[in-house]
Amino acid sequence: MKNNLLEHINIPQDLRNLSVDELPQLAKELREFIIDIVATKEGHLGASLGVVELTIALHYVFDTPNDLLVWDVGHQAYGHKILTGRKTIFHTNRQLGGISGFPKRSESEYDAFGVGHSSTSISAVLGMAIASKLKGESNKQHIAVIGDASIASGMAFEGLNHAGVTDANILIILNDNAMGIDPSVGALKEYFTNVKAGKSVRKNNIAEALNFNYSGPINGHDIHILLEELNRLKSIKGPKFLHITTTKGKGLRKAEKDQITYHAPGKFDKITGERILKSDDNSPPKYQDVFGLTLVELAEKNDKIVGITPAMPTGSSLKYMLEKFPERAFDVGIAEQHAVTLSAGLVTQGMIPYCNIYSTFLQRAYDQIIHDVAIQNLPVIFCLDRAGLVGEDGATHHGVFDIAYLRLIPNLVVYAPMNEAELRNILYTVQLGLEHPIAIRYPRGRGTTVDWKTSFKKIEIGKGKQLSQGEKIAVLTIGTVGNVIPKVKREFPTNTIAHFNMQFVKPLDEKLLHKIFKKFNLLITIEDGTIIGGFGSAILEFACTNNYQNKTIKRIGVPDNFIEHGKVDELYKIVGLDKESIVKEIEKLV
Ligand SMILES: Cc1ncc(C[n+]2csc(CCOP(=O)(O)OP(=O)(O)O)c2C)c(N)n1
Ligand SMILES: CC(=O)[C@@H](O)[C@H](O)COP(=O)(O)O
Ligand SMILES: [Mg+2]
Repeated sequence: MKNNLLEHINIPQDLRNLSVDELPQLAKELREFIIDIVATKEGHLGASLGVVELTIALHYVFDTPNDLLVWDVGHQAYGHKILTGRKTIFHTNRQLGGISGFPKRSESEYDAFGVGHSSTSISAVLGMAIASKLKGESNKQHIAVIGDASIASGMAFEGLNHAGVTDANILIILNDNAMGIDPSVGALKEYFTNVKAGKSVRKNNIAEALNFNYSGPINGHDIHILLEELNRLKSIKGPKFLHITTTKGKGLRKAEKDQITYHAPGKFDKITGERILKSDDNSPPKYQDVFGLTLVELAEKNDKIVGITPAMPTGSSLKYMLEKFPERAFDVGIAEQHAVTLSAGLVTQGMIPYCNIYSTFLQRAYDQIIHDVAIQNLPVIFCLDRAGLVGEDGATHHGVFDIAYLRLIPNLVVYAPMNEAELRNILYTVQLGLEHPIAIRYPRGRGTTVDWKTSFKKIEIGKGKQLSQGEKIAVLTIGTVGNVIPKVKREFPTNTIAHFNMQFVKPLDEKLLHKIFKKFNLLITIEDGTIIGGFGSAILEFACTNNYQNKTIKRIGVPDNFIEHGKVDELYKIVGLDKESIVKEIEKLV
């Protein structure tokens, strides 16, 4: 048998020329290729290693790209990218100007659907299958690969529920590794575990109960079994459901053992799997840890406090609360809508829920924020992690819309701390008693203060603060972008810039704003959110309402287009939120 099979494969057609017996060797090479590159370039590792055999089998059996293949979330699609024309550019994965870390329609005809947020694949392939039928394409296959954590989300259930009463020619492949990023949770996870242990009898099979032609569970690392089953299913019409079991991180011992860390491990030694860590002894803490550890501190004294995360206990650092107070902290799985309404329910009974959701994933629970929280004015505390530009995950994950989509909701307070102390203090303040729900937005990664465990101070809701004096131009910032202003100020004569940390997008500190508008003719607003409808827009509306139209107001924020992937610093430059760009804007004005 030849070695270096991967070298000769660029597209699935090349793969289909191999013999079945050569495929395990190809799987070995593909795994090594992924490990080699992710070890230095970083990215999502465990999920892609787990579906190497499945990826090869799917492209071998099905006629991609004519048959349509959708990867749910898409963080497991590295093998797919490598086998579909992107092997030579895979080293650019997630980097500025390089390929996306997720399937993307504009990137390849093999990427049937753009993904990044979970649980969309079933609806998407069902839509494609219905379209194929309407167009008379009776032989087309439509395949969704979805993980055990993603299938537990409401949207996936909605898709299954619809698909089961159609004759759509779809195949749903459940890739069950019993893990999300953290261990999978919930009754459905327990059900799948029982099925795998042979405890569930066929007549109780959920997929069959929903009218799917069910098969499995089968070993998703045995390429021969996979080929046999996929070939069999290919000739069966209607909705089909194949349950496969795999190991997240398969093929790299450390990744198999520590599946949470190796979901996206950063740089590591490609032979040993050992992570290559930068010493962060003297670094400021991550905002996530400030959130997680402060919450524990507060929960020790206030037994009404509860914590909620939809499937991100490690990423959000709610894990500290889960460890310390397991009965008062809830990982509800990938269920953002449920997380919000669960929090609303908790408030009705006097509890104080800190509902921690990544800004981008909260988009999914918009109606729940309005209907279940804001209309009833229930003081849920939304902790919006990953607000602003997140970096390498790119357009699907940047948290740049929350200011705009939240500030128009009546009753909702919107706050953005500028540093760790402000995050700590607002977390402290909100448990003292709140009249309204509040969203607290903070970014991914580290803050600015090494000694962050300051004593708690109450924050006055709706109050901004002046941080520095100046006479010519007022710079109004919201959140952590304000930290660049002292550096910007140094580029101008000392009396030029007055800096205001407005703190609250809603309610605006109108008293302070009147003072600012009366004194300054030139104003700049700066935010790490979309320029459309965000904080700057709120200031324009204030100016208009209060007859300050004769003032010059320049808004700096994320432009009205989707920002791709890259390092946060690189993206800040691109959108004009770095020091140099801000200095240039100010120079144009003064
Ligand atoms: C709506 C949404 N919420 C949360 C996430 C974050 N997230 C990305 S992957 C993942 C776990 C996915 O687990 P699973 O579907 O089982 O796939 P696996 O990684 O095990 O292959 C989560 C929670 C997301 N992408 N989308
Ligand atoms: C694929 C996905 O949605 C997550 O893995 C996401 O990449 C996590 O982002 P953080 O690394 O910011 O937690
Ligand atoms: Mg999983």
